[in-house]
Amino acid sequence: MELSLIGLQNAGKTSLVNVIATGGYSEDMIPTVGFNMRKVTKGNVTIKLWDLGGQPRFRSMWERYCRAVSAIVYVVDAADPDNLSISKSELHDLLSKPSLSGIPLLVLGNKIDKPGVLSKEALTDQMDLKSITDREVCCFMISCKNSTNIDSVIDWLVKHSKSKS
Ligand SMILES: Nc1nc2c(ncn2[C@@H]2O[C@H](COP(=O)(O)OP(=O)(O)OP(=O)(O)O)[C@@H](O)[C@H]2O)c(=O)[nH]1
Ligand SMILES: [Mg+2]
Repeated sequence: MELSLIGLQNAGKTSLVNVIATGGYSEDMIPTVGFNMRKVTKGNVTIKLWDLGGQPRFRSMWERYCRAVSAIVYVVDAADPDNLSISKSELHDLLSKPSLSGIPLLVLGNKIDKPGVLSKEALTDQMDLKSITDREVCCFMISCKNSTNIDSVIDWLVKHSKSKS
């Protein structure tokens, strides 16, 4: 299966790929320029992950890398309230593209190890996830740093690899 990781810069997309692939976590990460592709095998499923850059200049590529995927994973820094409204509008912009209609969406509130992090309810609310009714939407709160809920993410991904090859 193929899936794309989307979200603003600094959300933790590349960190998530690393945690899923090797379990490794690092504080000093280099912002992704363009995109990276990584293949990860979990059980008997091989997942091709498109890890996209989140800086403004890369956001116009997001749609192109989401067209053929089985699921879109949207990562949000849940400890950075200042960027939530941009994150929300970028997400809803992306989902409005006709080419992406119906593709399941997994929203991940990352960095729950930090103080002052949003609750899942608050994130759902502020990202206006309830308004998305044309596809399956799921949300988990995670920490790449502490590997919190990474198992749930992998389970969700493996489950969705079976619905579409
Ligand atoms: N405290 C904490 N920091 C995290 C967590 N996940 C990622 N980070 C940090 O957030 C910063 C950005 O992480 P990246 O994985 O590079 O973010 P990105 O979304 O790939 O960013 P772009 O490639 O620029 O789009 C790094 O300093 C990470 O160490 C987490 O769960 N907790
Ligand atoms: Mg990155």
